[in-house]
Amino acid sequence: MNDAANHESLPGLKAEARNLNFFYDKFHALKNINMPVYEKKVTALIGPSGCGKSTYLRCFNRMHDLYPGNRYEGAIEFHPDRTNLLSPKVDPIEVRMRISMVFQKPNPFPKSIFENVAYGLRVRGERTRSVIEDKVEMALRGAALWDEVKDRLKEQGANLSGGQQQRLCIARALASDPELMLFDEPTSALDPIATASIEELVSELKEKVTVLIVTHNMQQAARISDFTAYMYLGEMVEFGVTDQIFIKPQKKQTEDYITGRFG
Ligand SMILES: Nc1ncnc2c1ncn2[C@@H]1O[C@H](COP(=O)(O)OP(=O)(O)OP(=O)(O)O)[C@@H](O)[C@H]1O
Repeated sequence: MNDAANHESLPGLKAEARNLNFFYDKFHALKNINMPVYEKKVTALIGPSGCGKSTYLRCFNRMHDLYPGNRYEGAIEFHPDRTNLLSPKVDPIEVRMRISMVFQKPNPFPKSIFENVAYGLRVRGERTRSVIEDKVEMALRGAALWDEVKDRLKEQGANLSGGQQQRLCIARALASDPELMLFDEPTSALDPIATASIEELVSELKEKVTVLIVTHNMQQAARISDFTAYMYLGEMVEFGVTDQIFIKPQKKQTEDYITGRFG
């Protein structure tokens, strides 16, 4: 961790990986990762293809549980209650109520725009129409999509453009008031204009929520994140304040990657 990351003015912790290891059966994909995730900040995960960024991100919402043979060791402590997200005693469904995820390719449900956003609320048992309507509007506003869709809420989500679909997925993720939002390369399937609007949105989201984002794009990490982690071959090589990682990395490996000499 670099000096700035040890600075006393650091924000509060939202989560912390502690000696985290992850195995796809016999393949040791994450090696002893220790990393803080600061509250209401954007943290970017960068590194060459195959270094383990998505694998790490997916530990936070226990997505690996879906496949037998996958195994976690260590902990991801989630604050303020210090729940170990990886404990077998913790229900992954409960985890996913607090931590939502937006994927690389927009994946709206085959439902109306309204129902896409209302879905999580209904699953949680919300039945009051006016509450659902208010929350759907708030989430669509939060995802900077309301003005574009307010007169077409009954249309299928799939009718929207790629960038709008991704904002719909962000609204869906926001509707259930998550504490942490995970983004796995959310702009890689989008054009530059849609990318810019998602980047702006992610930067605004941190007023309400903590964000952890995987990106291939170093400029994107530099533009939108407060903290950056550089990973290589399943290890956390360096973590620190984004400006420092990009301007004055502590490790040569990080510098070689940032400057394009490697990767
Ligand atoms: N389901 C799986 N079973 C076995 N190995 C896997 C599986 N998924 C990923 N891996 C391996 O784990 C390592 C990390 O993969 P991961 O997808 O996390 O990397 P990444 O940094 O997100 O890469 P990219 O930037 O290309 O998406 C790679 O060696 C990959 O081949």
